[in-house]
Amino acid sequence: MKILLRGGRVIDPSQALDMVADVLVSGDRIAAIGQDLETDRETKVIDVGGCIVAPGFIDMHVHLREPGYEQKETIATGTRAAAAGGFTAVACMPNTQPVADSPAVIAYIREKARAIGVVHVYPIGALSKGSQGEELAEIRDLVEAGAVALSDDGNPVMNAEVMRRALEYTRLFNIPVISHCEDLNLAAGGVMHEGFISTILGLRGIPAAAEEVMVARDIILAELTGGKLHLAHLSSAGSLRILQEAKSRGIKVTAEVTPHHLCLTDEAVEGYDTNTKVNPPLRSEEDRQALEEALREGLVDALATDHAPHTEEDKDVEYDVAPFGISGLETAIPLVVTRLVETGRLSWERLIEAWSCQPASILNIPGGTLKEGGIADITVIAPDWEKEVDVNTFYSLGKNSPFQGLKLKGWPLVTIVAGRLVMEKGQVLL
Ligand SMILES: NC(=O)N[C@@H](CC(=O)O)C(=O)O
Ligand SMILES: [Zn+2]
Repeated sequence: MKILLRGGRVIDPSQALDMVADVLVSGDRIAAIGQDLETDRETKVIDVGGCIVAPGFIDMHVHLREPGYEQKETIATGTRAAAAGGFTAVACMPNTQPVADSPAVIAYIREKARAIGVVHVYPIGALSKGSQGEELAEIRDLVEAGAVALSDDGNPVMNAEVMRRALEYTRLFNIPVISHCEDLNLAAGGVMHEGFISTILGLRGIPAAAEEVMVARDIILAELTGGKLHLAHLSSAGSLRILQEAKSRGIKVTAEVTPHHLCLTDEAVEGYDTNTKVNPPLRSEEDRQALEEALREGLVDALATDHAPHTEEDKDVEYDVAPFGISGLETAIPLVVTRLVETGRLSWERLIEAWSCQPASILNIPGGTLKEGGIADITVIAPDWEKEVDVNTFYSLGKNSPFQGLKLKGWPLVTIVAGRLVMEKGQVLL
């Protein structure tokens, strides 16, 4: 099977490439990039004139929910949502039931993904047993089973000594520890950003400091141990100041930001829509602008959705008791393209670097490049394709999006995974 993507703007930051060209895929590989490439009768030709052709987007922070919460999402539905959203690979968080703290759960996810998934799936192992934050998981076994990183995401690691040992021990395997930075005592059961709006709404607030003190702590521990630290879903300007200082001193730390923290603020909570309830919470406009600038300048390395699907029953309750999370995979790319790229606040090159090259490099997984001879994982985006978000068309079981009805541009047009056409014009083909 051959596929020719004809006449797109090919942008590959890994090779400093930005030109109008054809991309030829043969088998599971990138066969050639060039002008007016020849085709034969078996070649499927897709006209991508006016579109952006990029190395496959990798979402390094996704909750697939399987095993255990199959009513929220499964590996089958979550990987289809990823393909529909323009992603060729996802890394999935271990807060399943059972928690992915054993080689058996990691193996289960990998096997299921291989059998019925439509994008590459890289499991992240739990850092501590049951993600309880007390006792380290069997890290070597998890890595041998295929875990690409360790995290207790969903829960912070409150015990600093446990975090220290995780950062120390993972050095042996050269994998990152992904930290969900939240001091639970400071968060104190809050449900939204602590500020003027939480006071008006009468909702308990989570101060930005709940994140910032843990960012500082983990950076100090990364410096102490020399371990690789990755900070998940940063939400506050204060976290970025600490990150800036750490990077300027050469500490091994990377960070990600989500589309919802870049596109919304705590004002979105005003209608008490539980789809705006997310952890960390949507913060102030000042924080939002700082995140945008940090992404643009590369202080924040990567974009990630933190795709956190929940059922309608889960979310159809009072704001106080609703679970945290936004179903993000199927709106992520057009949100960032519409709000940041089309408005000239983020370059295509930086977008692709942050959502393809950097996740591949941070997790040390294949992808993030269109080099000839490499695996053909490709994302094509149509900058001028405009349509409204409709959660009813989501492949994800999680319809929990605060962006329902929003008109966006820049939808993903084609997703190719290891040479297989898995999505075209929004339709998943497998
Ligand atoms: N982000 C969220 O609001 N929720 C995530 C957990 C997490 O990433 O912290 C979830 O698993 O639902
Ligand atoms: Zn988290």
